[in-house]
Amino acid sequence: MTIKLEIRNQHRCFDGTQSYYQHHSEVIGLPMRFSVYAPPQAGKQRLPVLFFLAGLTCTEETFMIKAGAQRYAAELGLVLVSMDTSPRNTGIPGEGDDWEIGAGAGFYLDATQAPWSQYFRMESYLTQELYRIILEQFPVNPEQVGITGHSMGGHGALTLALRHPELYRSVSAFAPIAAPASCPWGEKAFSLYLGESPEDWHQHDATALIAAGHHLPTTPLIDQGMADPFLAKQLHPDYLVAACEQAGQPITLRRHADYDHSYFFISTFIEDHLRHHHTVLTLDQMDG
Ligand SMILES: N[C@@H](CCC(=O)N[C@@H](CS)C(=O)NCC(=O)O)C(=O)O
Repeated sequence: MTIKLEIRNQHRCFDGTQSYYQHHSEVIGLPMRFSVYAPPQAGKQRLPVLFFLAGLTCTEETFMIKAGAQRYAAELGLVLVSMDTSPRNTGIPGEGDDWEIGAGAGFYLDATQAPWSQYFRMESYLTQELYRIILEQFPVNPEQVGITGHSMGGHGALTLALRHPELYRSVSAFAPIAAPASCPWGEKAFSLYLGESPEDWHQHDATALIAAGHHLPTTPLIDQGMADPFLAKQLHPDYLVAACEQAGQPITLRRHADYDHSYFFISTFIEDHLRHHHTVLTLDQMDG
């Protein structure tokens, strides 16, 4: 059955359309919101599509408002999709009290622990329900799907691509939480969402997944600012690079002096990421 979408807002943008949607999510059991940028080419053909997963405290609006990606998506003919970072208004006591857990902090996994497990099912939401909505209701090519994200969303992009390589062909990340089982953000979220078993945590940790033999579908592009205040304690891109070297997984990690964790950093390098995804996705098309 086609999932009914409510359009909340629509705006002309670089001759394409920026839209905000809400729908009842069967997977989550509550309304969910997402945003789509359809470039001007969207009326004429099926286009490559890029999912952007935002970080802690963000919503489906943050990337579309702050990254400045539409100018390049319009040039390349790339559909952009972003989504809220968690279920909201679940009724779970204190769900909005702590920015590192609960509302705005879904960590792109399916929680197994009460009370979160009832609604916090972001992995299933993204890989099943939202994925199907985008493929069925938007002019995208199902063979040309990429995934990227920032911080918690960079963790989401890497882990979802590692866990579902058949769904995503191109992968990138900005300042990802690259080893969440080994940092305070991840330890806190994983213990509350997944319980205390290290094996369960490692199923959602990009570094551990690579070490366990999972592969990314194509070489990921990762950008990291060296003035990022979260770098030393939370992000650990070096752990990911070491695991990739050990496993023979190619990876491109670019370290940028003086850049921090903000959308000023993302907006500086978003063009490179969109071009990376477009190149990988359209090369696959030509090869295939
Ligand atoms: N709320 C935190 C910062 C959280 C934060 O930096 N979130 C990142 C993702 S991890 C973000 O993108 N924030 C939204 C924004 O910059 O607009 C603080 O006050 O230190």
